Amino acid sequence: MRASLIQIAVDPAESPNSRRARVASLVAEQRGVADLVVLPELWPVGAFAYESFEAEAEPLDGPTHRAMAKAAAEASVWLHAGSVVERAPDGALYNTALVFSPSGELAATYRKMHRFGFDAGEAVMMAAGDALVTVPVPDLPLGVATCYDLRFPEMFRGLVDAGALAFVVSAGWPARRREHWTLLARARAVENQAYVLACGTGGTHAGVPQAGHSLVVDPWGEVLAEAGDGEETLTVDLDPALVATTRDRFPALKDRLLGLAPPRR
Ligand SMILES: NC(=O)CCC(=O)C(=O)O
Repeated sequence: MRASLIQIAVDPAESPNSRRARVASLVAEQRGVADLVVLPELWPVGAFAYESFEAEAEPLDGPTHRAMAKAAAEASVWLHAGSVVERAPDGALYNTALVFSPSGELAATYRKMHRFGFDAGEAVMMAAGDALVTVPVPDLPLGVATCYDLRFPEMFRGLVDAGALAFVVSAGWPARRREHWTLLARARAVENQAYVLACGTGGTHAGVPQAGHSLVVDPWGEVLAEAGDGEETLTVDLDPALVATTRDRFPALKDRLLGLAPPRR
């Protein structure tokens, strides 16, 4: 199984429509290269561009869905298309991740549970999701998480209990907390003995320099690849059997005292 993480630089001078077209081409280029492609959080608008959230909100079947469904089918890949500002039928906004199958069907959606910003921004503008989501990618079931979720280990343990062998974390993480990003990605991999595919944004938008440094971590905590600050694609080979091997050889998950659902091996 080969995965590509496309770290998008969100340039405010580029319109969301132009960016959708450009990102669709980048995804389509992955045909024959990757089996799974991952994009960052809120790349059409920018995770910190709060003032644009209302104007750029879209229904689930909106322009990002249409462009990414087509791109997934053209590339014949599983596509975690990052997230969009979803306008729900009741008018509420959600930070919603979209995952497409290689035929371009919407395979899963995940509404971000932990909203960032404390008493401002996303935390007050958006409603919270209330359900963990896994995607039955053959051989490598994925647990889906978005950005700030990375700080909440109990969520990842829940995804392990639901069968995840890899976590896909799409993010718009700021540069000033870059060390937290890489440290937490490795921690989630080590404590759950699972792959972590963490795809962030590069560049600067809304005055917030982005961390970049998307990374792929294996179930032992080794960083297999890490991007720089700008736009970049990381392509990494993953071995789903390594999750079972790691869990068998160092069976720490068996020694859990709280939350006793047995992990999948
Ligand atoms: N978009 C986000 O969720 C940002 C999270 C963040 O900046 C942090 O956890 O630190």
